[in-house]
Amino acid sequence: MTSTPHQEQSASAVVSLRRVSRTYGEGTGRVAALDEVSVDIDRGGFTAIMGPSGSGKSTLMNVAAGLDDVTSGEVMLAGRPLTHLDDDARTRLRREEVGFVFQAFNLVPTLSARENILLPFELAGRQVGAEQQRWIDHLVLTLGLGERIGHRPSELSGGQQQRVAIARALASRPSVIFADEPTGNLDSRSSREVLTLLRTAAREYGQTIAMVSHDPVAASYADRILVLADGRLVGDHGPLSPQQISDLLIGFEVGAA
Ligand SMILES: Nc1ncnc2c1ncn2[C@@H]1O[C@H](COP(=O)(O)OP(=O)(O)OP(=O)(O)O)[C@@H](O)[C@H]1O
Repeated sequence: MTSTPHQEQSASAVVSLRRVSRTYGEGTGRVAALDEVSVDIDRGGFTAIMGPSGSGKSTLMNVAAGLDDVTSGEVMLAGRPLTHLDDDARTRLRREEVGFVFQAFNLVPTLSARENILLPFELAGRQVGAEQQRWIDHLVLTLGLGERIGHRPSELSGGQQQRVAIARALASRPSVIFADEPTGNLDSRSSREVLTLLRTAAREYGQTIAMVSHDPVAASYADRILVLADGRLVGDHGPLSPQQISDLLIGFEVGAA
């Protein structure tokens, strides 16, 4: 793991940013959402991306996933130079290598839980093989969705909907899952369940997860905590308690106010 500019990409990196900047606007309205950020996200890690509002967390996630262009610098995703691919190639790479979990769950309301989980395969025009089906059955069981699998999102609780979204993200075993405030809409019990699931996915299945969060409790489930302030990477820590994370953030929150 490294956050040092100029260093070579580590062999186990799934996502690598090298001196990535992303600016919006022109002249006096110019905002550097990301300012020369270099970081590797290694295989099998559960990384929390934290920082005050406007510090660049969503921008980091969007450029790392190829949803947004960089202004300068390089992004490697699953060994491919994202910054050099055209839109079609980038979309394909994203479909093959990236899973997403959002605060708003983003499930298709007219589809059942099962159909939502299988949707990425359908969109990518991929068949679900026997081994994949066993994996999906295992996920559905482990995530406690067995009895709810034929239900539509509106018939599920928030926590159950987020578990469907996590099953959908895990189903194709993507190189990396980006989770954007995945517990933002959940009560504390459902949040704990979802965060435990994400941690288990990293520890037991070797699933790489990068999670944007404001919440020190959520970030305490991660094994690495990156801190952004004003578009720069200002902290790179191992696992910390919620209190330690709050203490860490206080200086930056005050600075950003
Ligand atoms: N499309 C855009 N056009 C102009 N400015 C933008 C755009 N997207 C982001 N910004 C600016 O870039 C900076 C970083 O935004 P970003 O959304 O990445 O921050 P964030 O840390 O995710 O914030 P939050 O925690 O509030 O979601 C902010 O100053 C924001 O106003």
